[in-house]
Amino acid sequence: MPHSKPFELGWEEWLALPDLGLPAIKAKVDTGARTSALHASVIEPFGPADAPQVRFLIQPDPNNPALEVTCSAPVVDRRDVTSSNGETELRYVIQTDVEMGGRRWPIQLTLTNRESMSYRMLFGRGAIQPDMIVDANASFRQPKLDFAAYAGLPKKRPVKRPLRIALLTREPKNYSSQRLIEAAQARGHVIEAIDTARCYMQIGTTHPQVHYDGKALPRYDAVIPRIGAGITDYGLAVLRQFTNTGAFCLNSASSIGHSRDKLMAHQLLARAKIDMPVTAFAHSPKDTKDLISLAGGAPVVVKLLSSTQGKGVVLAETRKAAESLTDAFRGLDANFLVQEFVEEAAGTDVRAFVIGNKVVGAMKRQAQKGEFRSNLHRGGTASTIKLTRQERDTAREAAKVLGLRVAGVDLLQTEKGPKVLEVNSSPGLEGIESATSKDIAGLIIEHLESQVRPLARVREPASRKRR
Ligand SMILES: Nc1ncnc2c1ncn2[C@@H]1O[C@H](COP(=O)(O)OP(=O)(O)OP(=O)(O)O)[C@@H](O)[C@H]1O
Ligand SMILES: [Mg+2]
Ligand SMILES: [Mg+2]
Repeated sequence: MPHSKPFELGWEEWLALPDLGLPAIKAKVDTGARTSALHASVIEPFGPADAPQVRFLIQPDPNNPALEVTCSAPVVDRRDVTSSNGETELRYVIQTDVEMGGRRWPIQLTLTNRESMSYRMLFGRGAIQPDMIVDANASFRQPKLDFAAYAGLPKKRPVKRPLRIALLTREPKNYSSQRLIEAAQARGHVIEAIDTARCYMQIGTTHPQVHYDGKALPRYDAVIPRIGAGITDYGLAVLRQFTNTGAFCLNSASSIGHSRDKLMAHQLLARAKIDMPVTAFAHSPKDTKDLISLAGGAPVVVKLLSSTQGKGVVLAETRKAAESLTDAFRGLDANFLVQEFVEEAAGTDVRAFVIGNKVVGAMKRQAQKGEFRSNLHRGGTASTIKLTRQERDTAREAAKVLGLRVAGVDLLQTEKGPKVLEVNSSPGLEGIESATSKDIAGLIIEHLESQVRPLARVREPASRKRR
């Protein structure tokens, strides 16, 4: 056997646990303990019985309690562990890689929240490899690390850990929901469909929670909101409450609210100089004539502000028709806008699917014969399309102006470049995935992974607060 210099450990050493997102931990080497232990708090199991996970918080720097990292890992075992003070405790056991002195190898760790540990980790003999030697009289025989390594997170490298995700939807069985659930599970995450309308909550300054079916929901790492137009206001209140619990929301309540309010959305887009069809709004019925003129005169498109799937979108070909339509909507107390009819679009529009700051797919939708609305729900057909740079930039910019991380931007293609019709905050996946043959659901989950912060300050239950 070739002889090489032994790998020496002092009685204390710096190490990294990269898969947990912990670039620097100071550990005490303890050959008297078999298994290594990590000092964690708020240790919460989650996930299905056949693939259990555990999530916990670590304060890696004993002198800086504000530095708190959320970790999660698959549970490999639960084990009774007797600690040095003689107490036996049933602990979760996880397996993860350790990095020290240029070496990386898997070790098992138990999780414990004993208050008295001055080192965040005990490095037991089970983690010591056969060619390693412990020098009980020396400290740090391996290179030292620094807690400053936490300052660069998460930009340097996204932390991959199993996430606990809530899919906020009233339709868990529809295509989009099923695809998101599939994509999240395929990446090792735990995802639960939560019915928006069944969530209830108590608003208070401490302990924000969302209740469901008689119980408080657990703390989620992330929430994917799919809030239907019928429940926008309540859905956004639920989403704000999830935000208060510390969960990351893929689209924020305020950006969803802004995009749902067509008046607001058009004003924000206009301010950012994003082109759209000439659009006019009014409140009083006295101004109908002038309103139609402001939109450029007939033909005009009249849209209910709360429209989706093209249901409240009507083409008025003559001024007379536009006036009677406007008066009819007024009589119903409905909010609407009047818009220039972009005839050259000829019953087609473009849906650009934006994730993060990128257009990940686009489709052209063609209306049925005799119909100007190209919505798939109105019988339109879709095919994949390559966008021009200007169209891509417009779509990305529109999503950004509204603050949406995931958006379906609808554009009309014209001689003078793209005109934005609207920006959808819960865009459907079926049309775009079948038109483009792309795994859009997977891209959404990937983006979510990159956005969930590994560093989190989480309010703990009051009983654990003092330490
Ligand atoms: N100003 C316009 N000029 C020409 N066509 C238009 C105009 N506005 C809307 N359309 C057509 O009508 C369709 C529906 O309009 P819009 O997207 O504004 O309504 P919606 O009901 O919110 O639909 P969605 O389901 O996409 O949210 C568009 O996809 C487009 O094909
Ligand atoms: Mg819409
Ligand atoms: Mg539309």
